Amino acid sequence: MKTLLQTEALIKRYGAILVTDQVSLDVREGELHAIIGPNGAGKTTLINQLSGELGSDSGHIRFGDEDVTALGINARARMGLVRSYQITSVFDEFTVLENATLAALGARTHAFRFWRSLLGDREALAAAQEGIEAAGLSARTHAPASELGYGERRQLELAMALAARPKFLLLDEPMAGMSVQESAAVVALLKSLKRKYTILLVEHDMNAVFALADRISVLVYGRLMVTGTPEEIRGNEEVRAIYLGEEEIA
Ligand SMILES: Nc1ncnc2c1ncn2[C@@H]1O[C@H](COP(=O)(O)OP(=O)(O)OP(=O)(O)O)[C@@H](O)[C@H]1O
Repeated sequence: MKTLLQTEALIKRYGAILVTDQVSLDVREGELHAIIGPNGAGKTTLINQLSGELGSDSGHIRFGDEDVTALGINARARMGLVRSYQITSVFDEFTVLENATLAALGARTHAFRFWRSLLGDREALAAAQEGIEAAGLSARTHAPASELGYGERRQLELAMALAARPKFLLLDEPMAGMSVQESAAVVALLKSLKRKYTILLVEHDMNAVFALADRISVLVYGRLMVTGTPEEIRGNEEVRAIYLGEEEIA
């Protein structure tokens, strides 16, 4: 499988602390790659560096054939490297469809064209409807965002990311704060998205990670300790030692 995203010796410092420390990661086209690690390991920071929300102090990020290290969040999103809920925040008074359409427009253009009817852009509307369907939210298409429950709101964020027609989805703890039933629904949803998109998933729910991931990378104190299949990670003594007393490894 071809590598779609690659980092080389990526570093982010806060003062004297190296939050990501020489991270060299490759994510293959079509895989679901999970990043796990103890609290404070630098997982969210790495996601922010990849999305372009956060600059890097050194190192490189390649996406496809391009070096995107110097590009900002919008430029990367237009290339198809999209973080869930990065395109635009959810507008409560807008419906699910309107929010997703805005996200689709935002992915294509530099500024929203409010003077045109929001739902009059056929291509954006179609992308929004696809995103809503893929995120399992079709039944709520015309509901105002303010009426959505917590889990549904997270689904809307995913629908908005999908409406941008990404190649690569960055998902930071999509199951955080969800009930057991809601988490199970997201696992099923992510299974349905596998292969259609390349996905990098940061998640603390080890059952979800081991059920979903093709490969898992373990980040500890900002360093990439090991990358392997779920079986390899489960059998890795160092990883087991780190997780002792933390989340159970499924
Ligand atoms: N803006 C900031 N300024 C200073 N330190 C920061 C900043 N953001 C994050 N950190 C520190 O960087 C480290 C890594 O944080 P990060 O949120 O990336 O970890 P994480 O692995 O995602 O943690 P968690 O699993 O708890 O979400 C932590 O020690 C955190 O306190």
